[in-house]
Amino acid sequence: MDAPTTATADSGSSDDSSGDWGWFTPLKNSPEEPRELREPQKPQGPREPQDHRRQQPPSHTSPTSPTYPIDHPAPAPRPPAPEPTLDSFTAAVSSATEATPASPDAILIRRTMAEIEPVADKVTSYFYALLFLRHPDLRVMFPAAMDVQRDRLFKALVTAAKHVDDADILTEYLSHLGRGHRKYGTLAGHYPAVGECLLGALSRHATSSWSAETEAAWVRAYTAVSQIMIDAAAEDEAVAPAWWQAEVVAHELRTPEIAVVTVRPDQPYPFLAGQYTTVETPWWPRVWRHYSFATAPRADGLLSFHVKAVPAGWVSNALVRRARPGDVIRLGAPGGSMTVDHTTRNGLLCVGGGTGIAPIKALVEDVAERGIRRPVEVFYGARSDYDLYDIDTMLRLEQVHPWLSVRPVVATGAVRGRPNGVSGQLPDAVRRYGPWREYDAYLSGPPGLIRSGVDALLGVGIPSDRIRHDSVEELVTTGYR
Ligand SMILES: NC(=O)C1=CN([C@@H]2O[C@H](COP(=O)(O)OP(=O)(O)OC[C@H]3O[C@@H](n4cnc5c(N)ncnc54)[C@H](O)[C@@H]3O)[C@@H](O)[C@H]2O)C=CC1
Repeated sequence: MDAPTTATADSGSSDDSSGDWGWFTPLKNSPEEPRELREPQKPQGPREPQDHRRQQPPSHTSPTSPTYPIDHPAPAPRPPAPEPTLDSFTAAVSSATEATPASPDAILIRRTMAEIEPVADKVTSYFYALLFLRHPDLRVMFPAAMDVQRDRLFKALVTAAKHVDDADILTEYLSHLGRGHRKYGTLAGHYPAVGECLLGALSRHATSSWSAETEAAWVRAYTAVSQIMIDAAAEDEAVAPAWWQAEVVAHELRTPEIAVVTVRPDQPYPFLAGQYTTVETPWWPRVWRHYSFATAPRADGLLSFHVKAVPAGWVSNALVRRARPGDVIRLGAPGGSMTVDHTTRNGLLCVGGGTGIAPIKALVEDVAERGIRRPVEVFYGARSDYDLYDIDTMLRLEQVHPWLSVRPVVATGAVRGRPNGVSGQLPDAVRRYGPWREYDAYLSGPPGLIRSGVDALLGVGIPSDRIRHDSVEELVTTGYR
């Protein structure tokens, strides 16, 4: 399940409501364990890579999903809306649930959650085994190896159901999720199947707290959740494709592990600087990974990504070592709210670590295009001088724009030939300079950097609502691999 990946350091609000649309068929009894589930199923290995250059829509395309040949009239571009994140959603919900009395359904649902939490892995495995056993036709919608997917789908479903009292945040979060599911070929008719298996897995493992009342509460919650997702997907279908095909037009190896990959989408791709997309390669069908756009939107419509091949990273290794001009990848919808706030004249303090510099570069270009002079201070961190693969581009931008300052920071050794280079950790470098009170902060890089970077930024006086960064939870889950 596709959780959004950008967060501010702040959280949202909440309200109370739930819905019951009555189409979800509750299980009358707790399901008996099918015989096939008594032995845990081994995940299948990845399938043989397929070449789908200039491909037909993939086989898991839903019958009603639109296909978009190159000459298809483009849907009206929809300005991407910042969306909530799992992080902010969870934070908001936690504070809200502390402040407001929980509804009877929420109490029952939380009881189930408390009981299954220590065995979450088992519940997840059981859920998928049940789903694929009862509905083998759905298996094709999921990746061959379920490692990442296993965590994401079940966590998101359960998180959403658990917090069903908090209508505003929930609706925004689930709407994003519903839109994101279009690229998997998810249809309204799939939701009851998933719901029944979800209840099957919960009732099987929450034996102490499960009752007819509990089941009814879960049915109401799941029905509300799925209806929001279905409605959002249906609305989105009118204005945007489920995915874009994009042809690789340039592939530049900056180091043996890092490539800048440039693609041409088959139709206009509206997004904002600082956002990310999801990418599927032809070699690993249904395995989607997040990458940020490395430029602001360009007049020629091309999109660039900075990809680092990481150990066991299927998508990243394919993009770095295998992709070549002419290959066609698929892109999901843009997401994320690490975008420039153009309503203020505050300066921008941008901290980018490793390939996390990609969206920072996009933000700089965005400020440049506005033509409004705002101080932009970039701290570009890498493990060593050798790893500063994009420093020349950043310094070229600095030469052109007098309001821009770029400071390379390396964790080990020194920065050769750059008088303003800093040795040490990025958060320490930020603390050393300033003052930063008049700045908005943008933070992008590995999860450890995000965590320590937020602490440093708060410490130098930037309030949490002016700190934007990719979601740590999502970075950890997907590893941007
Ligand atoms: N490719 C993309 O479009 C994007 C990638 N990312 C993420 O950026 C990361 C890039 O990975 P690499 O290039 O291998 O980065 P890396 O591991 O080489 O680290 C880059 C910088 O972050 C610092 N750093 C790392 N951990 C830290 C910690 N715990 N505290 C303080 N500083 C820390 C390092 O010292 C270095 O300066 C990945 O996690 C990726 O998910 C984030 C946004 C966009």
